[in-house]
Amino acid sequence: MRLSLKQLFQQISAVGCANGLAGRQLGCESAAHVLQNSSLLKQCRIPVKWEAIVKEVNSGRHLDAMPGVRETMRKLADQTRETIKKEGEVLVVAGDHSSAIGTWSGVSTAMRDVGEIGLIWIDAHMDAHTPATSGTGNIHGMPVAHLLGYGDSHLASIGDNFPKIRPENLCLVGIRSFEPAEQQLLDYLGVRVFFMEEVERRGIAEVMQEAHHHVTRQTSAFGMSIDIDGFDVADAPAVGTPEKDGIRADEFLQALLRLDLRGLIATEIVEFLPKFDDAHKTSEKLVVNLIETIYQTKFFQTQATESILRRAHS
Ligand SMILES: NC(=[NH2+])NCCC[C@H](N)C(=O)O
Repeated sequence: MRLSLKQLFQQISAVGCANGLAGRQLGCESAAHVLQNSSLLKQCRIPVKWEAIVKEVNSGRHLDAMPGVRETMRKLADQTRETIKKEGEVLVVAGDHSSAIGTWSGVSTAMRDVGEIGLIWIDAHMDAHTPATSGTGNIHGMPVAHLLGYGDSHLASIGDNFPKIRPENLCLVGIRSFEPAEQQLLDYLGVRVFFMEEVERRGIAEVMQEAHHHVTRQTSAFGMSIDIDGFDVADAPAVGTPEKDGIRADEFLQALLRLDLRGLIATEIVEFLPKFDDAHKTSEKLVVNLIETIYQTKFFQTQATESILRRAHS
């Protein structure tokens, strides 16, 4: 049997972002470096090739972080766009969730000529504030609004002036903490939100199938933005804004095995705050498990599809 180069050197290209100033607690800026040096990640069955680690620009905290966040997100968008153009896919390991503005601006503008992208947003929070509605001023609570084209005009126009995600191509999963203004915006735009109550009632596997259908039905590729505070605190203790009764990690990992990941163009994993991890490195293990499960599944599905097609045409 002949293997293509891509099959022999199966690996995932990663971009790190060492950002944390837009979060409630400092510390997740070290997540990308911790993962880069993680012996658990080095043992991962899918080798991770680090393309770059974006450093954050510091202009202060809360709303004073804005000028710095704009700069950092422009750099992150450039890196993710370049990696998509070169490798066709990217894994982003970032700190606080303001990273999503950079990540998905990069992915979306890389794909501008091809088509719209869909996004599954795994999170305890809606992250749909604008600077005008946020009570805390923490920009990690605002990426969804900016990707939809609202809020700070600089953040909303990174890469180009179009919204990076259309409301009909976005799904939020695991939500259990939000303020009224966030819900009003998402309701108004018709964004599909799977609250934690629905996840509990239907099971995460069924919810993920529906979310997948929703974000792929009219797009050319889809991504996943995974905030590890979406998971239960028992499975992801190392986060800055924990909310109880989250998604069970083992059920989520099982659900991933049954999703069609062939169209997955990018994954972003955020809000891991290493200094809060326990002695067993429970949260770090979760991040590694997510990477391994997602990319083993994706590569298996892609290869199997290729060999079926090759046989059919030989
Ligand atoms: N990415 C996060 N952890 N977001 C939490 C946001 C919490 C709260 N809604 C706020 O705006 O401050």
